[in-house]
Amino acid sequence: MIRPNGVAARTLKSSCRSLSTSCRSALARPESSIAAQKQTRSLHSANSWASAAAAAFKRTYTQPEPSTSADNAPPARDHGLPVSRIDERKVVVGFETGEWAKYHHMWLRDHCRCPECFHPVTKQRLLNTFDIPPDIKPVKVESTAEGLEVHWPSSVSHTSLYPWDWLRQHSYDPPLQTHDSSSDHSHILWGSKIQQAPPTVSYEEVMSPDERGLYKWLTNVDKFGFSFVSGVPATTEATEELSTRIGFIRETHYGKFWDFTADLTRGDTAYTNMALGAHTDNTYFTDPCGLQLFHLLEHSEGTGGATLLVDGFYVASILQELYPAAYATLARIGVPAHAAGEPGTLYTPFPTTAYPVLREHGGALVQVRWNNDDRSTMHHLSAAEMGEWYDAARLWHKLLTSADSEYWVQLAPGTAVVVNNHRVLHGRSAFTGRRRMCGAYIGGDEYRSRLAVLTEKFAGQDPAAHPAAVLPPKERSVWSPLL
Ligand SMILES: C[N+](C)(C)CCCC[C@H](N)C(=O)O
Ligand SMILES: O=C(O)CCC(=O)C(=O)O
Repeated sequence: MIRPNGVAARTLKSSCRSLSTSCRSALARPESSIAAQKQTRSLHSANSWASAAAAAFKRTYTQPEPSTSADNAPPARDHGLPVSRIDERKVVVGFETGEWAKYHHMWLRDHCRCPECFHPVTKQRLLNTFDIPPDIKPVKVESTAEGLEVHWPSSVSHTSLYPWDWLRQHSYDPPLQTHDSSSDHSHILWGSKIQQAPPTVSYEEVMSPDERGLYKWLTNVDKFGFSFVSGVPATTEATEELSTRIGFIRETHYGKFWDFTADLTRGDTAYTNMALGAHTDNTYFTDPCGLQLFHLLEHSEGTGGATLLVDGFYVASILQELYPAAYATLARIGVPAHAAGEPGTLYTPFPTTAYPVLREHGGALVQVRWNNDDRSTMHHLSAAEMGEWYDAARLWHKLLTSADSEYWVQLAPGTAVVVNNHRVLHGRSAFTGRRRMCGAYIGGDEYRSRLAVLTEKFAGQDPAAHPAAVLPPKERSVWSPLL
């Protein structure tokens, strides 16, 4: 579930209630669109992934402010540090905030990150977890300014030190803060009104050696699910270089960097002049590509060929508000897909029916997977589920194709667009004349890795700031919040 925070949720609920009336009437009267209910909702979930990581990086280097309110003042202590004690199977820590958390002795020993237990360069565990006696128990714990110092028994004589912030961040009994990036991304959901101010960075910014522009570009993608890049030289070379700025290109049966037109050189309708409805690519792959970059290099002697972008997370949030049962159906029932347009390839995901249109993780929507043209035969459902799925898909399609959801933009040479293929759907209108499009796929892991490294570098900085000098790379700590 997209979990908007308080106010935003009420805004969304009230607007969805008004929307639901008009939506229901619109659904009842298909001729009317819900454009009249055009609204752009901007939902700031509690923490953006980037700013959460940035905040975590900041905290790693500073102690959290002790709480001041009298009623939950931390237990009296003479040195202003968290308190700690050894219980039968766990160490108990009382933080300055007044919060308490417990850590299994086994867990603490397993997570020692001294150079003997955890390689300081490769950040890999050196300790053999299963050499740790299952009943291991510290002989002493000490609260120090650097963190919790744990002295293990002479039989395994070893001393470990755990920074307080790291302990708090990785607390699990109870969890004192969420840290699952898949559920605390900052998603600014958008509808057709995004056309008023679409996220854009300049090619010059993105290519700048200080990487601030690259960070801004990828932070846009993290928040909006897409971003334009303006001022791109209208060449395949410049577009390929722009693509690899994010990470290496993901090669597929369509090749590496693509430069395509309506000549059916590949067995796919993208290589025709037909209209393509809003879809995500690669539903026939077990792991669809993460990003997709497009740059229109030419369109002459013809019309049409406009680009369609739809925020699948925005549409899913409305579906969930208005038709929770349909949302649940699309989040539960897997959909088979294939790419079989060429004699030499026949792609289907594995397992073939394992991937639903809406994939949740930890109660949060993490992926939209929708390409109705590439969907294979629905043969795996009961009769009741078959009707249920089609009813749900019809509601999904209705919201997906509403004027409120669709953002149409006419690309032109010089402006590239990158979309998060796990969230934003794309399509195009039919066209005539000669139209040449180039671009590339980038793996989702490559995109997230690049963003994570840039977040380490610029944590808490304003990417728009113009530094006097390029920031030196920060030494990655073994206590990095992302390890
Ligand atoms: C992007 N490129 C033109 C190379 C190929 C497009 C493939 C489109 C395919 N039907 C899918 O949805 O994945
Ligand atoms: O030609 C376009 O504008 C988009 C084609 C498309 O949807 C794709 O390549 O996935």
